Amino acid sequence: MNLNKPIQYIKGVGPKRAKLLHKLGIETVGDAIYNFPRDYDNRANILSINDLKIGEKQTFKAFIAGDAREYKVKRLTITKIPVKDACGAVELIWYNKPYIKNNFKIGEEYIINGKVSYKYGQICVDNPILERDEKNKLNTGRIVPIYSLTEGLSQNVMRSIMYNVITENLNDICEIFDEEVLQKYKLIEIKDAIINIHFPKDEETLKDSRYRLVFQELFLLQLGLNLIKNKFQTKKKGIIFNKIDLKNFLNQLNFKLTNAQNRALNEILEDMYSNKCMNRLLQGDVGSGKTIIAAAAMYVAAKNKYQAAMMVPTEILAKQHYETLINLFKDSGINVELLTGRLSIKQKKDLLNKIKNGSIDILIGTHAIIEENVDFKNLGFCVTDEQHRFGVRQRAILKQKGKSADVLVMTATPIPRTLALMLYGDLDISVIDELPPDRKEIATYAIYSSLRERAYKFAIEEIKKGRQVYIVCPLIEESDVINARSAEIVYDELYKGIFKNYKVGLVHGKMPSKEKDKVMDDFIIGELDILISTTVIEVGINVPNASIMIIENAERFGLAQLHQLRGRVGRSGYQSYCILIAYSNSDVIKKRLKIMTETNDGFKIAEKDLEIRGPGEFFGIRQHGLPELKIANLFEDIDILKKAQRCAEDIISKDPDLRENSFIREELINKFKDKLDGIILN
Ligand SMILES: Nc1ncnc2c1ncn2[C@@H]1O[C@H](COP(=O)(O)OP(=O)(O)OP(=O)(O)O)[C@@H](O)[C@H]1O
Repeated sequence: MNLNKPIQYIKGVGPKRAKLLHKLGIETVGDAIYNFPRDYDNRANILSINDLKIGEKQTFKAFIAGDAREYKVKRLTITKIPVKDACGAVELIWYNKPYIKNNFKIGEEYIINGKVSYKYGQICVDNPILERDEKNKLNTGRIVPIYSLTEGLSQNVMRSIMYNVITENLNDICEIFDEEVLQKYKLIEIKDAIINIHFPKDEETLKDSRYRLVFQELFLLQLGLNLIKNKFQTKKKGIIFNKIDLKNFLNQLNFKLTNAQNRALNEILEDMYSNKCMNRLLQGDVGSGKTIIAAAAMYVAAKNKYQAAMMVPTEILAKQHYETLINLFKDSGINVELLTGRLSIKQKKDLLNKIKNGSIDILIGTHAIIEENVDFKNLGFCVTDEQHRFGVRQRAILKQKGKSADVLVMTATPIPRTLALMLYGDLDISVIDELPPDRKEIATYAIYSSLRERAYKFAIEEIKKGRQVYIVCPLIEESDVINARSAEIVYDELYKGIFKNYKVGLVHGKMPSKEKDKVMDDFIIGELDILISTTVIEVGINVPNASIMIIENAERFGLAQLHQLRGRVGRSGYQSYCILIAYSNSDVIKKRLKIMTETNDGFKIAEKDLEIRGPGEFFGIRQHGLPELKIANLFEDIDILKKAQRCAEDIISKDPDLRENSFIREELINKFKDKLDGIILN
């Protein structure tokens, strides 16, 4: 296989174009082959001139019927060339391309594509695309691929490069499936799929090619994940916890669980009270009340004399959960501790001893929990909060610290079912699809930066009513400072300026932990009116009295992230507001922010995010340490995923080390490369 050959050496590329291709992420022949078109234009339907419709982009066949004529209108050079077929005539028109006239000879026949118009009593096509009626026509007379481009690279050039790459290297693309699999899953051969995804013969073949490539992509992903899971998973039966009466525990709350919370809790308890080894995903939109459900489950584990651990992505969140739990368990004899990276050596040593000798019942912490030196006496229940921040591997490591520990994974990110199935193929899913009854929709407004002042004044009105305000700024690099407002700059400007009569705090990731804690604590207890921060407050932070979220440079955030940030308000019965301040008013940005103003539904937002950013960029995929998806669509390809899963399971069950499936093995190593820390097949 020679797919690692640098792209520069492909016919028609060379060093200059190679640089442009690098910008598109295409370094090697293999990258180019898997650089699938972003769209297609069907120019296959070849009409006669008689049938052309004015105003539409169409394709027709005609011959050059006369000499080119050239006109000069001010600085514009207009070139016109007449073409004809048996039924009629069309005028082809180019602007400022005087050299074009040398490309064509009278009598030559072409396939022509372009938008048809009617001007000066004549059917015309402006800036048409012409190609000889040859076998290898790439730009018209066929379904034409549309690639992502970069400045300096045209579609036509890109197409011819792609065509050369594919035809020159087709023999190096290897078929990973045997005949039996191909037949069973009705897959076309990989070489056919590659040619036809780029240069489809017809719609049908394009569909088959896409199916084949989506199948392969999801198959490899699933296979990789299965191998990791098998490596970490003990097939043992789970712990059977004794039933615990939760009445008193739940009665101490100043609210009643929603129906959805009750349902989720019952599903979790059912697993815990049975011999099933629980592997459950608890999914619920921001503010839906997942923490209390996890707390109840940990309470059951602790009352059964098992230890429970909860791993969360940030120190701030760890501390918040710790405090919530201390409060919930204050009269229950359950010992809760906090483990983060900030303890002194002595404190840590003490804590590790207590974890080991069992004097700690519930441990909350950041990923410090999965460090090697953390040994539990009898870990029976693990929770990971905000799973999308952790890799598949980290979840597995935590679980391994116990013996057949039950696992609960919590996420606020509305994961499309396909991704959930892929990442948590072995997980059952509970959904909290209902917010507590007192919640009001968060009123969201997107404004241009010139109206900032008004947003701040509005915030002051809310502060006067007793509420609190978040102002979030994007995380920025030094070099970026001119373009985005950093938390520090905004803080400096505001606490001396418009908010000078109010108490303003600043928190960002680079502050010493103690300072960070102090500011957060002050905000939580209402000592501060306004908290200016980076996205350190993004996940999980719960300050019900805060009702205004102002996001600076909102254009810099993904929609899913904006939704998470917005979820920091609207966590009580107060009417809450989110104001998105944009420093650019491009159409794309307007469109994205409009989605935020139109819906509070995390699932809808995730779906839109996927549409806008494409599957590769979609949250989670990279964070999970998975190879990027090039073609599969997480919302639409669920049926193919199921088949690919079946196929992966089949193959692993017969050939766990992929010794007999060496092509699959090689492709898998190639795809996952270092992404999974050499976990597979080592
Ligand atoms: N049934 C309920 N009725 C009223 N309030 C509730 C209910 N359940 C939870 N809450 C409160 O709602 C707030 C949000 O709950 P919690 O922090 O558990 O949300 P979450 O699902 O973890 O959200 P996020 O993903 O944003 O962290 C908390 O103040 C919690 O006490």
